[in-house]
Amino acid sequence: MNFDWNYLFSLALYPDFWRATALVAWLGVLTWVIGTVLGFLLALARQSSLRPVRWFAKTYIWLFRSLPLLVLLIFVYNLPQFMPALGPVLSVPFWAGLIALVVSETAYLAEIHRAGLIAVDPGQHEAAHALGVRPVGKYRHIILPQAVRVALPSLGNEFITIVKLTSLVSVISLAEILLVGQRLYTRNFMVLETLVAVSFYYVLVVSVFTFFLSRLEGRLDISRMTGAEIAIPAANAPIGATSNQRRIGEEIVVELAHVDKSFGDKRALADVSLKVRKGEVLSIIGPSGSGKTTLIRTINALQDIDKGRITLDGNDWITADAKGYRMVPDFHDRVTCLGMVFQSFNLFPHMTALQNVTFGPRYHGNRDRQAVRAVAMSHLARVGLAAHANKYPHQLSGGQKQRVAIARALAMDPEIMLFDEPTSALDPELVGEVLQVIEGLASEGMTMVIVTHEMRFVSRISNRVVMMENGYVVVDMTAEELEKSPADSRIQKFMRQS
Ligand SMILES: Nc1ncnc2c1ncn2[C@@H]1O[C@H](COP(=O)(O)OP(=O)(O)OP(=O)(O)O)[C@@H](O)[C@H]1O
Repeated sequence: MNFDWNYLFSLALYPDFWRATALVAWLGVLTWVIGTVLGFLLALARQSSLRPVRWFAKTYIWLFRSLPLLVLLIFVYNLPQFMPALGPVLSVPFWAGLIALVVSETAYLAEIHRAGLIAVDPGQHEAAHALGVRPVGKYRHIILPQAVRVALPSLGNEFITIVKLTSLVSVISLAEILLVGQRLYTRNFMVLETLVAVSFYYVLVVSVFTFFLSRLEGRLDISRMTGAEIAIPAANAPIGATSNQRRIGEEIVVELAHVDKSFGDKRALADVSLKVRKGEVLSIIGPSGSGKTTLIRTINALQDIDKGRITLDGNDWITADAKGYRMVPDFHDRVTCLGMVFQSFNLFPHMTALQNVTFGPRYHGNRDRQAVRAVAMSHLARVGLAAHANKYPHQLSGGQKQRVAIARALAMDPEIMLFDEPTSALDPELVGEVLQVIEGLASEGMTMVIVTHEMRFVSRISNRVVMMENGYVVVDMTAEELEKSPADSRIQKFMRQS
């Protein structure tokens, strides 16, 4: 028996195949889009802190990944036998097929999204928190764009799987590509020729969508973003003065009272009490693991506490007692007065330097785009990066990234800046440029708390130094007291050794 090429080529124009191809494409796209949205919600539910929500998501994923699609299809199609009210919808093969596919695929797509969500650096959540971004805004502007980029290749792959799975919908009589082919070869027995045509139409659908998805992937690829086309907006004059404006007032900006925090058996903070006055530059030093980072992170609630009280401008801010851990209700609005700079920068990788700096003010309701951009440019100029405003973080050096992070915190017009080991992740040659910016801020009178291992910098810039050991504040002295302290004192010895 010869392979009938003429018959095969005639199938390229067979209208039923084209109708079935459109149907498969439509069913595939609808399943993928609905499943992608529901899958994302399910992935979020899987990570929820609420146990019943987490349990529901886990059970759903377990159940519908275990069930064969064929079983589900037949089940959904026959559901009207028990629920006649569903008849008008479920007795239509397209809708029954769509529902079964969505129910099944949502479970797989949720796991793909979960992988995307897990891949987003935890520092991104922390940076959002420090900028006072609420959960919905955080997921919308920061986490989702990054998670989708990671998940997109797998999401695209799942689309191909869905297209192929649509062939199963033929069991409930949907006239999709395979069923059209089956109807043909059961009449003319040209099985191979018909199946080659069937394959062609599936490959066509998959190829068209693969093309569009790979274009989308390319557009979302952060490493390919250059931002070169965006015009650099005009800057206001650099903010900040160069003269020494440091004045230490009596006003207490932040106060920690009897703060305790343990991680299991490890007491990271032990009855810590501390006051930061307006205009003061307070450096926190101490050996590794002494509790410095934990301490600074408690101030803006990046770290909860077991016991104690933290006040901001003399008002309640954070409290932990027998009733539990509590932040003030308007925490997200007020946390912006605490500018936070992280050891690992935590810039938003999908935003340019300028967008990183404008994000906070725009999120918090400043609608004057031009004014926000101009102020942001001034902050970038202040840290010496106006010329790099349109670069993405991956195009910047470590020192430049950290300076953008400083500009981002400054854009919220903070009352106090918190620096958590701002130079620890930098190559030695890049440390100086960041310290210079911090020194500039100090000379402008900015209130700052700095956790650092840079002892020469501590001596130069601080007007108070706190030393920690095993969670305890063991030394708390002014710069003058430090200067006069004996060479064999605990702090002097530590500073010499570090
Ligand atoms: N999330 C956590 N889970 C468990 N233990 C933690 C956690 N965070 C901190 N610790 C522990 O608490 C102690 C204090 O840690 P912290 O990071 O505050 O120290 P540090 O003085 O900042 O150290 P380094 O200078 O090395 O950064 C350490 O023993 C650390 O292992």
